[in-house]
Amino acid sequence: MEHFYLENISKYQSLVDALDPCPKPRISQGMPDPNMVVSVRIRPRSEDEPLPSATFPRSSQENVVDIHDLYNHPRGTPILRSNDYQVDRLFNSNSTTEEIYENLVGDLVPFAWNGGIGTLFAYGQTGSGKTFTVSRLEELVAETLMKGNLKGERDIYMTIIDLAGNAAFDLLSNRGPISLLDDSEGITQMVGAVEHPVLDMEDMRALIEQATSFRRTAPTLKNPASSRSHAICRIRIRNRADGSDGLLYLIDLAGSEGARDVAAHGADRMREARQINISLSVLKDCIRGKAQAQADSATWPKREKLGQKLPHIPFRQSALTRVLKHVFDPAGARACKTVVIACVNPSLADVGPTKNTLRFAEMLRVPGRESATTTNETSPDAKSAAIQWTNTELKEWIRANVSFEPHSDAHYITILN
Ligand SMILES: Nc1ncnc2c1ncn2[C@@H]1O[C@H](COP(=O)(O)OP(=O)(O)OP(=O)(O)O)[C@@H](O)[C@H]1O
Repeated sequence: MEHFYLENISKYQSLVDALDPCPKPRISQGMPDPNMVVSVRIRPRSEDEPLPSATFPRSSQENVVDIHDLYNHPRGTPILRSNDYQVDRLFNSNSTTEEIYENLVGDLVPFAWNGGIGTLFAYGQTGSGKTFTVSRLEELVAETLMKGNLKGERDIYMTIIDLAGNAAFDLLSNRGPISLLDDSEGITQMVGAVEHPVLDMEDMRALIEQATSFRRTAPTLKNPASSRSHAICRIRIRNRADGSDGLLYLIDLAGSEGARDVAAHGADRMREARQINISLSVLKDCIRGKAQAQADSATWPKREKLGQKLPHIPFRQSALTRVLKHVFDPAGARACKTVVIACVNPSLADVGPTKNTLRFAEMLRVPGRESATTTNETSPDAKSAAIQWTNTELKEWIRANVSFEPHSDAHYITILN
């Protein structure tokens, strides 16, 4: 395929240049949920990449990205096939990790400091910039925590583990094995993982560096230093005044590779890739389920009276989501904020995986209502804005988001109004 793209670079450029610079705008799907933000980061194209960029942030509409692929038409000249994707925040190839921290991730720190659970996931194809992004974000989080500008006395503890399939390892104890066991309350404990107290910036930096050096890596076609496991950095922030704690998770997910990339590496790598893809699929269902549950939260008292159950979120189906039970459990009472950064490589050579990543990012979004009031960005005590849907709005939402037609007014009024 790469050969076909290389042969047709000038054809591709002329087709892209002839495109309408202001295509038909995407219909807004309403205000994003401030507690669940899905973003995309487009990394710069590397200098040795021979193919042009196929990933274009749309200048006429915020947070929309166009992907133009060249299709090898069997009975004619190559044609352009275009797709567009919308997310809550888009960071282009000039954006720095500092900007991403300022605009997207920084809020998670005071939120966890005040007792909430803040989670960041970096998702994307291998070589798309996940580790590049998360490792700098970890340093910026550490600087904020250690600068002393946040109010109150806290003790800070750090654990960094690595999940490969169902096996887990402590990256701060020479990659010693740890067991994931459920306690009597059904909470998955990381037995054997050491929680390190952190006193200053130097402590934190040393722990992050130690973990990076122990991360299990094996080369893939796309990235010679590819990480084949999910790295979970957990920072527990204990309030000295009342003993309560907040949690911050920074998660560098294993690279999602296409079958074409792993085929060259044999059966073990194929099995490993399959396991990674399954855990990413369960994660998608959990993030989406959680976002849906948050969007529906205002209607729960009424639903419970009608004898309805909390939505099912399949967090037990993978080791990654079991460890993150309190992020995903619909019965969990703790306030959560989640940020996803979908990382993409803009090159035409990677256009297939890039489309998969952007499709994945879009699937995580559960749009809210246009006029929904945002919650207090930093306080976990803030209650979600009460989302009161009219029946017409609800039917419009169903039409735009699911494949079947809403049937009767009465049905929706009973459940959601
Ligand atoms: N925003 C960026 N600016 C400059 N270089 C970048 C950027 N993002 C990624 N890179 C470079 O691209 C290469 C691959 O990045 P990285 O290792 O972070 O990918 P990854 O998605 O974590 O891959 P894997 O899943 O295989 O671990 C690295 O050499 C990294 O320095």
